[in-house]
Amino acid sequence: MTETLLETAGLCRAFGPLKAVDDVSIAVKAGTITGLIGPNGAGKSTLFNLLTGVLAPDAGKIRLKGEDVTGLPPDALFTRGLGRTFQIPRPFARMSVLENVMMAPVGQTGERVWGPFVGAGRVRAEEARIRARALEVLDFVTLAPLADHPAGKISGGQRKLLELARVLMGDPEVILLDEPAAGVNPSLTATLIEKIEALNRQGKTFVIIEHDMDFIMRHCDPVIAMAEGRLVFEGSAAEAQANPVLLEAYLGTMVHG
Ligand SMILES: Nc1ncnc2c1ncn2[C@@H]1O[C@H](COP(=O)(O)OP(=O)(O)OP(=O)(O)O)[C@@H](O)[C@H]1O
Repeated sequence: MTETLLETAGLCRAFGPLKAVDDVSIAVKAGTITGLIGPNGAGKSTLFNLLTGVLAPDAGKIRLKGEDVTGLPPDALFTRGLGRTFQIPRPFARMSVLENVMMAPVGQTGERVWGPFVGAGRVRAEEARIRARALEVLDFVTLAPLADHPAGKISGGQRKLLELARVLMGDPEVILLDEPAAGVNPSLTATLIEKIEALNRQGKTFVIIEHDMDFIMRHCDPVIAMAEGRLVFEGSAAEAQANPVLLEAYLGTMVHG
């Protein structure tokens, strides 16, 4: 039986009277690329914010690798192997692509780099190690030729690849991606998908919010659907495609609306 890597039980989060996430229980299996769909305002981003510790739930539990991690802050979850891509913060725009990757927090495999009593030689050795790893990751995401470019000057699609590179520095087991294909040209989307699938074959698990149904149906399995804060479907991509209620009520509105 496949191991459940990330799961929620009865997760709830309200904003005033609005139940943004309402009694959501999901189980993300290790090794999957799980797609999370639903119309605007369904609660997908709120669920991501709960899973990554950005928001605290009002009720319910979150377990990562079987451990209760409910209420832990993002850095503690990151250290335990949960990564999420974030937009590059503005002050980083003038730094080079390589520096942006080198500045990324290291996760579970990273040792404490700058201890209080490390000698200069040790610091240089650590910096060289981080630089080498950053170059390796940049090469993987096809951004090595842009290593010395200012991060603020690269295209939107290249920025998505840079965000992926930054999260990979932490070597997380599960990676949450929020609309990776949005606003990205088809050729860079293809590169991004190729990299996600290569990482998945290496054993990494993904949860992806995406409005592009073609992307979801071709690259995600299983599929989870939310509407008005609630979980309304959980099944294989084939089942999602064959589910008339889902197609009509949710996929239809997203494809045409
Ligand atoms: N910080 C907040 N304060 C108040 N309401 C919020 C907050 N964050 C989200 N909401 C509300 O919660 C509901 C769910 O929003 P959420 O962003 O999670 O949906 P979503 O499925 O990610 O939508 P989209 O696809 O448009 O990003 C929406 O009605 C939204 O307006």
